[in-house]
Amino acid sequence: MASKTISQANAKSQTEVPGSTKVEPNSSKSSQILKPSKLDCSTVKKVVEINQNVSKFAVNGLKKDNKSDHHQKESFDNSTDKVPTEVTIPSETSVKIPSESQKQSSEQVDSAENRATAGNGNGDQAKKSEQNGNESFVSTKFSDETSSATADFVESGKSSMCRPSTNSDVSDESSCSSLGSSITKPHKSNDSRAEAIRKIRTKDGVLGLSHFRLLKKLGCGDIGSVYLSELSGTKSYFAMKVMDKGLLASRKKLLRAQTEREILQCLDHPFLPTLYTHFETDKFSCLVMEFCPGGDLHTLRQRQPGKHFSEQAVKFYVAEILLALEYLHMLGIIYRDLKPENVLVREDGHIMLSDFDLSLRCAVNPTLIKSSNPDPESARRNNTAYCIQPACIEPSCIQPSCVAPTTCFGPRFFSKSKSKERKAKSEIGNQVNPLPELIAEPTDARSMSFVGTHEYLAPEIIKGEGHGSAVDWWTFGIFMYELLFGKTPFKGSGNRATLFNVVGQPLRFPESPTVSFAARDLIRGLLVKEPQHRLGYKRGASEIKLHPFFEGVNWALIRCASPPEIPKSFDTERLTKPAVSAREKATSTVNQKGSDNYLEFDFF
Ligand SMILES: Nc1ncnc2c1ncn2[C@@H]1O[C@H](COP(=O)(O)OP(=O)(O)OP(=O)(O)O)[C@@H](O)[C@H]1O
Repeated sequence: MASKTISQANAKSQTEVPGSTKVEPNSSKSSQILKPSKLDCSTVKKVVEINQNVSKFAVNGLKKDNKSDHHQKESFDNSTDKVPTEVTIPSETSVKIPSESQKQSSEQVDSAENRATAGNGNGDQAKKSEQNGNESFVSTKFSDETSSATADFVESGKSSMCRPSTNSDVSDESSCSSLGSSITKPHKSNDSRAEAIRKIRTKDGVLGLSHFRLLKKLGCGDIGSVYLSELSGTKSYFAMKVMDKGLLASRKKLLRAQTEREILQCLDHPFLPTLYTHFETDKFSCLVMEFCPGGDLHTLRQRQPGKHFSEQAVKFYVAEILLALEYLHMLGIIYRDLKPENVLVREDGHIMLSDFDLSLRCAVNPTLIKSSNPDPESARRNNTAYCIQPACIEPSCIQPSCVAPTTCFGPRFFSKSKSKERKAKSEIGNQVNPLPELIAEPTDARSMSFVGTHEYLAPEIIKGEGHGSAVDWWTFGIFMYELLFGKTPFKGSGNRATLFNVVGQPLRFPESPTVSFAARDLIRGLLVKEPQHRLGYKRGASEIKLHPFFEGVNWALIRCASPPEIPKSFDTERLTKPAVSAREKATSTVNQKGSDNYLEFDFF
């Protein structure tokens, strides 16, 4: 059974679905027009860097939830519905836009289901065409991560994979962006792969497909194929996503490809992909990214005893995902497609969240929640300084990090004389007191698009009520549930039943495996059907980090923590041996002809 990627503008509906909790109409949610971002990428990066340097150990009291556990054993289905099937180009179908007058739950889910399966509807295209003016693709011969190609793009829905994402998205999302500007990736400046690319570029002037050897097809997505590639003669390996520009244009997916590229260009975070370079040929658009040899978390989960991870492992993976989502939110990106299939495992066992073509870009408007300065005039004067602070810089977040027994902080705060210690304490006090509490995540952003993966779709997306960054906290809850229990909580016998369950069925936990109260409590907080009552709705990731499930997590140093599993070393040598001469022959033959259509050969 395959769920589909949906993409379409939703009409606002306030119909109550039987079995679900009624959601009060919220005027701010209906169709907020996103304003241009007030922060550019580099500013937000500073915010994130500051944030990453702040350990947060504070644990507030356990969030009380009066709901009792409903232990109900559900059938355990690890069947083939997630195994990717061959990619097919979906035919264009018309999109059914739900009527304002819908009154029945079945109609609501019907509508959602239709939207889910419509995928590439003409409605999308019409709207996209309207938005974009024309559909021509302006080919740029070469660009790298510090520049972006100019092009007019149109997109449409995605389909074709088992449990694929749903996308019926349109216009409201890319109206503003903080991602267009060129940025550098300071965390990658010493990366040997970046260095190898720099060398070739210095030597040859440009970098293109001919500089790479495609060794193995790693997988196939809706908008392109991903190949393990070597920058010839350098032993530097990359994952290269190759997209056929003609196909993208004919399937109206240029906008999605552009969105993904622009987002990748902006990222510089340990748990997000590094885009080393990007170039185009006449026929292909290529993204050269970091290669993750460990496969994806879905595959890894299938290999676990009982097909679920231990709670310790889950804590590790979800903590890293939480940091990745927090970073994305601070950049004004709502991810929208979290699922184990999109979480790849790096060589060192840490994770990398991939696949950004369904992401929503929106305004980042840091909001001062609580000023530390009672004088409003002074607060106003200092406002610019406040704006570069990330969410939840509170005394309780900072203080405990100073007493954490880490090698970073230990000597500084524990090895001093009493007077120095006092001075250190007063310095800490000075750091803490002036800091206001503010939120930089786009908690107010709203999109009316219908995107995601059926089992992971948030109720507000299904109901077409408009959604914001809280959808990522819903999917985060489903993700955590699936890693712990080996299945998602609302899966039905088909996509339609799944959508019904998401909207109307209460959350239940299986009797086994046994998981802690804290884990279940966190999931309950995240899987609240009304987004405004969901954990993370008000203060983003910082609110979730404080949950007792994460007690003891050293957020700032998690990248140094030992992962639950380290992938076997990837034998790239083997890949470059016997069969490669034929591949090389084919490649070089075609390259000599000055064409890049060698990718049409079935090498693998
Ligand atoms: N950096 C990477 N390292 C290793 N494998 C990768 C990498 N990026 C992608 N892959 C593999 O290639 C496959 C296709 O990836 P891609 O991002 O194109 O599509 P997708 O994740 O299936 O989703 P979509 O259809 O939304 O684009 C993935 O399923 C994954 O197995």
